[in-house]
Amino acid sequence: MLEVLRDVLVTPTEMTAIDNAAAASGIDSFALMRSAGTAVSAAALRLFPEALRFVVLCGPGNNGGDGYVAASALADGGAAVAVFALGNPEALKGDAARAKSACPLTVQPLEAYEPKLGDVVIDALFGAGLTRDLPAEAQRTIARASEGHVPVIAVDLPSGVDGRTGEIRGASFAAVHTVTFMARKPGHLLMPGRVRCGTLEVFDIGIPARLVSERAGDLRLNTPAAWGSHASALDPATHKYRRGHLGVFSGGPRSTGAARLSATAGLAAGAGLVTLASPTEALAANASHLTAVMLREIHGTEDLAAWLKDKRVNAFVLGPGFGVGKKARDFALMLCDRALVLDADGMTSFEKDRTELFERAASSGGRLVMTPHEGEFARLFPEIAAEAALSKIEKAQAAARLSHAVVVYKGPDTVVAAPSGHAVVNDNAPPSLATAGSGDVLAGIMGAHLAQGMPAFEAAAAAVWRHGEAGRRAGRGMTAETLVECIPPLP
Ligand SMILES: NC(=O)C1=CN([C@@H]2O[C@H](COP(=O)(O)OP(=O)(O)OC[C@H]3O[C@@H](n4cnc5c(N)ncnc54)[C@H](OP(=O)(O)O)[C@@H]3O)[C@@H](O)[C@H]2O)[C@@H](O)CC1
Ligand SMILES: Nc1ncnc2c1ncn2[C@@H]1O[C@H](COP(=O)(O)OP(=O)(O)O)[C@@H](O)[C@H]1O
Ligand SMILES: [K+]
Repeated sequence: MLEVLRDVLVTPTEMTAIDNAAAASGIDSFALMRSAGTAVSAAALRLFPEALRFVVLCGPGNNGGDGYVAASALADGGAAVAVFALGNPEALKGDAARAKSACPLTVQPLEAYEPKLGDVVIDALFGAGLTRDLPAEAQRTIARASEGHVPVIAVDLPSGVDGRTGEIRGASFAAVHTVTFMARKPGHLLMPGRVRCGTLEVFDIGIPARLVSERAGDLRLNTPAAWGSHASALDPATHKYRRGHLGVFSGGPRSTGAARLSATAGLAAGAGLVTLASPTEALAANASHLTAVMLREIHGTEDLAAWLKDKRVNAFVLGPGFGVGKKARDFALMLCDRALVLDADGMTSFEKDRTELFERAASSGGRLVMTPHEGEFARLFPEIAAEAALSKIEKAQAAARLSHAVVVYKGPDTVVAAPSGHAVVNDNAPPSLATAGSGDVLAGIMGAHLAQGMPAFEAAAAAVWRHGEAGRRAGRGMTAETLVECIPPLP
């Protein structure tokens, strides 16, 4: 993979534009296909030297063309190879037709394929060109290969995975390895496509990086490259107020734990000071559990207005365990011209009346981050959630545009989107993060970044990444408490 394209994500439409630009610049498109198919054959031999037979399944487009190249290369190398085609191979066009005519092997119809022990399938049925559900014939072949437990290497994408959305179109192969070209596609990262890819190899087939970057949009993988320049090292002359003061709002006496998790995480993630703002009746419960986190009584809007005069308290987390209702709405509206992470109950409180929040976010110049999981997203953005054709990335981008906030659409494949359309997709979060209180920890880390002065998008993306790393360090038996102890330093 080209180093400069390591974090770039390219949609299938952008990839088509890149192919066209490569052809227009004089690059031989058949040479690209040869390079792609040869990379697949090399991966097959590297991963399965013990295979008794390579079975190459070729589709009606250029993905199939890559398959014919791979089949020829494997046969040239002395491997046993069988080729099966979907549709009439004589109807192939362009480079794929050329690849087929250069392939010395007999081509059988797809339905004739019977999996055998020792087979390794090379799936070249559909790649970036998949635009509708797989034909029934392809779905039946997938079922047979899966029943036969045949390992599959996918060309570009496992057939059936939509490269734009990661959704499964009818059925899909579950590959052990996928070889894609030049850059990752959203379907390699978004669920459920991600788990169907197996290990992912991004192979440089020779399109100049400039042609790729110029046509790639504003979509990246979430790595420190996306926000590292905002994560400055500690100045030896710093003091705690310079590291920011985070305020976290506690719920009532029976639901104080969530906010304490956010507060503790905020302190561990680098806020200089953290104050837990507690209603009167929860002060005792909170006081008995806090040490380094400070405690302040904030009962109603008057208390909050008085506290907000202290401009050193420069970021807030509102929502974890707070309770749904008018108090949450009033507090959020008072806070959204500052830096605010609005999580959990904080968002749900605006389910029936979000206009004022979004207008304030647009006009205040504050830094508002909202962190919905799937259920909260559907509550706050029902019309966007209902758009079945949109990918998770496109939904997060639409929600960010509508709300004028940075939207962190959580899950195994968390997407962080800014109102500008800029977005990152996260891939370092282990499934053990699906544990009670894990989202509260994430909100606290985000709050710490905002308190330290990071812009909202970078604060959110960096928090999602650190949360994922913390999850890896904490291991499978983690709880939200042990997760806090494992938050790594900012790189
Ligand atoms: N990027 C690059 O530079 C390079 C890319 N390369 C390779 O090219 C691949 C993309 O090729 P591709 O555009 O021909 O698309 P592909 O996935 O083969 O589909 C074929 C056609 O099938 C059709 N069709 C779609 N869905 C269908 C369905 N459900 N059931 C039935 N038919 C369906 C649809 O045509 P339609 O019927 O809509 O006219 C579609 O166009 C890419 O994945 C990579 O492997 C390499 O060669 C190296 C250079
Ligand atoms: N299967 C998964 N793989 C990786 N991360 C996950 C998975 N499920 C949830 N997460 C992450 O764990 C956190 C859970 O947050 P949330 O749903 O708000 O839970 P809670 O309210 O219990 O804290 C989110 O950051 C989410 O992205
Ligand atoms: K494929």
